[in-house]
Amino acid sequence: MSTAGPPDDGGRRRNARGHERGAVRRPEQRGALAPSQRRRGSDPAREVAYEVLREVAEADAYANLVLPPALRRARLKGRDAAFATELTYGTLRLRGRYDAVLAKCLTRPLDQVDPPVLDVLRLGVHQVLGMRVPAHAAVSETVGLARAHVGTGSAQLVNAVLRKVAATPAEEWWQRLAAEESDDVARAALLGSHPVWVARALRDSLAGNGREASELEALLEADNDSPRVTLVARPGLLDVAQLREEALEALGGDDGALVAGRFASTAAVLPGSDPSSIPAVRAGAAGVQDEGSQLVTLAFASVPVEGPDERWLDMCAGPGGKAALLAALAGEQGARLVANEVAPHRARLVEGALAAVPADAVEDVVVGDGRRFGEEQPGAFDRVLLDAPCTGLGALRRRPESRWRREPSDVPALAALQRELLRSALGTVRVGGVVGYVTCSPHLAETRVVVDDVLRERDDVERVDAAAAVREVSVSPIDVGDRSDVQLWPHVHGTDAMHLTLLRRTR
Ligand SMILES: C[S@@+](CC[C@H](N)C(=O)[O-])C[C@H]1O[C@@H](n2cnc3c(N)ncnc32)[C@H](O)[C@@H]1O
Repeated sequence: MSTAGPPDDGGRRRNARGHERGAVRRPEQRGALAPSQRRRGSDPAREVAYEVLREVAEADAYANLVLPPALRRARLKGRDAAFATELTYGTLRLRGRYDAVLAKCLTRPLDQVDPPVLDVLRLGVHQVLGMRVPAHAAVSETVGLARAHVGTGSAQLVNAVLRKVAATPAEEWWQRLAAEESDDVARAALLGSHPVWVARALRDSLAGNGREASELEALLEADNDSPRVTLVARPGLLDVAQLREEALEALGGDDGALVAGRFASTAAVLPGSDPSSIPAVRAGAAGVQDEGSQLVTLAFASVPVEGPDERWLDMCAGPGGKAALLAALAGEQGARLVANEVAPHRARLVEGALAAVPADAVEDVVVGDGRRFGEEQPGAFDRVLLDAPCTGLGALRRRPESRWRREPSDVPALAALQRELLRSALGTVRVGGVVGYVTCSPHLAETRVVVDDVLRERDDVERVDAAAAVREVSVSPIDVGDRSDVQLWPHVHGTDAMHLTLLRRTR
């Protein structure tokens, strides 16, 4: 496929910030841009989106961590902040889809285009094909961005390529791309903007959990939606009704009118996007937490154990979302929580998350390797939650760039750690006690295969019906299939794709 405009400039030399070195504006270059495109720079919202994309690419930053301070520095609020947010997250999530379009409009392979130029192009394509920005504004503002950051020659390339992209309506682009891909999963991955290996793993997990493989497209689309802000009202500290009153007072009716969660009694959805001005959130009586995380924690804490139920362990607790809910539940039931985390800075976050929980519900926050509990403290706990480190393929909605960072080789490395941690959890729970194995990944190699492998090694563990436990704690009927383990899904439940297996030590 060839380009109608000027040649692309992937080979030009640039300085460390991605600016062209010694770029000289030639008269014919000047003439190629419309007058409105000749000014330098773009608007602050597009500047912020570009800045965040560069940090994500160059410093391996997380967009959800670098965007809020970038918005504050640029003093963007309201609609401008919402525009910058959608532009940033949408461009990152839909990168795969947009790169396929760009590949058809450039003369050289994408990996030979300078990364800053490619980011500008992606931002432009998202405005043209993914947002309702009129094409002329999207092109001229993005060309302004290019002129400010990557030089005049690249701005001409951006101008030519975006005009070519805008000449074909979005739906036609998707039909063209779909027609060229004969493999069903690869086509769904392309249009749904996921790496093919991730799409295959999700399809296998859907099928393995009794769902239709044809749900894959809906699942990938759900991963491309911005998740709603879901809050947790920590039991014993406040309830959802009290949290709603506080939110209404702090944020007003439009932004603060909390809606109760669908399944978890502790969950409430915030219409606005800034929970930090709610006093209960600042004080730690409430927090931001996906409803699926709340549901699996409530289910884990609700299954009966035989004998005393006094000492609970959260083996991989950082940053402390589940630990705070568990400790609140432990406090209500007269139990105490030990929260363990291997990374010291994440253990400090756990301490912060537990700050509002009554002190007698928390025995300790420990920095340590969870793999040592089984040998060092055999049979010491009545309940053990193992929320294992995982690929996070179930939480792609809230980490827009992570699908492009993960590698297939991450899976076996994490699965080996998950097995070791599960063995340790089963060693440190007492006979009659319960282990909850949780991941925010639906990958079968991180969920069912890990549990099956570890259970094959021993005859002192039985499965507890996690689906029944989830149905029991859910405030409305929930479709969790007919297996004893539970797999939640963004496109079905509106939650992250959390997995829960419950196990009991029998002797
Ligand atoms: C999925 S996150 C836990 C999320 C947490 N339960 C929450 O709800 O906020 C997994 C955590 O396990 C920690 N981790 C990784 N390896 C570990 C190990 N060997 N022992 C203990 N924690 C570990 C990671 O640092 C990470 O904080």
